[in-house]
Formats: sequence, C-alpha cells, structure tokens
Amino acid sequence: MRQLEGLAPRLAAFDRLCHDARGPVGIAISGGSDSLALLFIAHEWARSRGRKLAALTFDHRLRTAAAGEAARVATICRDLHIPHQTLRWDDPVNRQSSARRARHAALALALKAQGGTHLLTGHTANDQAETFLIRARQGSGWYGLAGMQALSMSPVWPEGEGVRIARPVLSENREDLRSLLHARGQVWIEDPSNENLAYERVRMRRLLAGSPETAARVRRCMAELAGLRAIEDRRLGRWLCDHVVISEDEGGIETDLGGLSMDTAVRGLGLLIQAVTGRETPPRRENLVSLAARLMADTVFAGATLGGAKLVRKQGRVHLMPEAGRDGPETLTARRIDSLRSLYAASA
Ligand SMILES: Nc1ncnc2c1ncn2[C@@H]1O[C@H](COP(=O)(O)OP(=O)(O)OP(=O)(O)O)[C@@H](O)[C@H]1O
Repeated sequence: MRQLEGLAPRLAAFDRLCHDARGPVGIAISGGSDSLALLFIAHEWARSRGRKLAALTFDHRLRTAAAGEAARVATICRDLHIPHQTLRWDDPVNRQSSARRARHAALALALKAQGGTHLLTGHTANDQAETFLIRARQGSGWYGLAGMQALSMSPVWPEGEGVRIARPVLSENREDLRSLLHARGQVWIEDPSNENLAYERVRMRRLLAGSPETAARVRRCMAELAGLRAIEDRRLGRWLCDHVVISEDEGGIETDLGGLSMDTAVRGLGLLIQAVTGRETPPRRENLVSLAARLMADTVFAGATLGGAKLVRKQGRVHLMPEAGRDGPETLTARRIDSLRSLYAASA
C-alpha cells in the first residue's frame, strides 16, 4: 500500500477514540471525499491493530444516482477486504431532517446487529467551521459554538442506544484528505447537493473558501471554546456521577442543582430532560433558563413540565419523569444516564 502521509498521528486519533470499542468498528461511508479518506486510514489502523471494520452506506433513495454510488463504495470496500452493507430507506421523504434521522437510526441498528459499539464518521475541520458559522447565525451560545465533539452519543433514540459516534478526522482539513485520495489515484463521489446554494451549509462553505482569514479566525476561536467546553464537560460529568440518581419506581431521575452555576444548571437540566424523554435535542434555551431560575430560587416551586418531562421538587430535591400520558421510552432512562456519565467522565 502506498504510504499515507502523517499516518502515526492519524492512527493515534483512532486509538484514542476507539480504545473501548467492542465488536467491529463501523464506518459510515457515503463515498464523498471525507468518508472515503476515512475508510483508507481506518483500513490501515485496523490492519495494524488487528481490529475488524464494518463499512455501512445508507441509500436515502432521494437521488437516482445514489444506488450506483453505493455500489461503487461496495466495490472499493471489497477490494480492501472490508465487509460492506448498503442500507436502503424504505420510506424516503424529501426532507433533510428526517433523512438524517433515518440514516442515523439505520446505521446504528446495522452496527449493533453486528455487535459493534463505535461508528466512525468523516466529519472534518471544514465541517466544524461551517457549523460554527451556521450556529452563530442562529444565535447559539458559546458551548454550541465549540462545535461537534470527537466522541458523542448517537443522536437518535432508541435506535442509537449504546452507540458512540467517533470522528477521527475532525481536526483535519478536507484538502489534506483529498490529497491522500489523489496520491492513491482514488476518485470520490461528488454529491450535487454540495453545490446547492439553497443550503446554508453550502453558502458557509463558499464563504470560508473565499476568505482564508475568516476560516483561520473561526478555527482559533473554536479551539479556545473547545478548551472551555472540556472544563464544562468535566463539571457536568462530576455532577452526573455525584448528584443524579435514578428513581426506579417512577422511571425518572432525582437530582439537586446545588453548587452549579446557572449556565451549567441549564445545560445539565437539558441533558436530564433528554434522558427521561428520549428527545434528540434539549428544549429551547430560554425555557431551560426560566426553569433553572425557578428551581434555584428559594420560593415555592409547584412543579412544571418542559419538553415532555415533568418536574417536581420534594424536600429540596428535583424529580424529573416523563410527562403523564406520554408513552416515551422511559425504561431507557437509566441506560442513558450511564452513557452520559461515561461520555462526560471520559472528557475528564
Ligand atoms: N449516505 C450516507 N451513508 C453513510 N454514511 C454517511 C452518509 N452520508 C453521510 N455519512 C457520514 O456522515 C458524515 C458527515 O456527512 P454529512 O456532513 O453529509 O452529514 P451530516 O448530515 O452533516 O451528518 P450529521 O448529521 O451526522 O452531522 C460523512 O463523513 C459520513 O461518515
């Protein structure tokens, strides 16, 4: 195999992110340049570490060319002796958000069926910078502006339960990954939607490509924010371990917010509401802020509902449970809290 430049630090990123992975390590591969480069690096890593890989492609069936593209990916994987599976969406609806959810769910289920726990994606530093601009324009807070994390939980419940998303090329530039493919004479698939200016991500990509100074400033800012976020995550990790208890009888959680700053309490409450309800995102920040303010005040708190969760205060402690009448997957609450603890504690 032709030498992959700068291989050692790249493999070290895989080691760091996948040290506790069980079963085959999944690779989410669309055939675009980022995930294709990821595949080649992963192949080297798996070979040198004696690990098994499972490549997975999701065919959204939103474009006629997609089936052929998945077949091309299958051929590349076959040549590398990496098992590959194409998953097809039975129910395509032309809406980006549900397509994304369907993809995450199908990939997670396919990986779990093979006994895997970690799914690699090809997110890059370019994706990070685009995400920063998109989130800044939406009014995101500092924590969100720090961008995607190298290791996170699958964003979908219940399908993604127990699956980690690992992003080993998150600090790499797309151009460097493309050079790697050029060096191997490997052609990648260009998704035509990457040129569609109706998408904000495409517009931000253009903006960054046209202004290297802006791109450099965004990256510097994100690096600072990532440092702050690591401190915040350690704090959240300690709180989840020491102050959050599962109350088996109610399918809920008991906690106290004592000692947390308002900013951290807002984030912590968001996580707990997600854990009891299975929501993919926390409730709106302003609602969480007003809830946290009421819970932290000494005045009487008669109870509240937010984002599908019910909150009451008993003897100074806060109890969260799924809102009555909802048939949410509350039995998963304990497992979600465990996942959160191990994820946030790992950032310590
Ligand atoms: N059709 C697909 N099949 C398998 N994996 C995919 C597919 N599309 C994207 N991916 C994976 O997701 C990564 C990010 O892709 P992209 O930026 O297009 O998706 P995204 O919707 O922003 O992802 P996410 O929602 O997970 O942040 C790719 O590098 C690849 O690993």
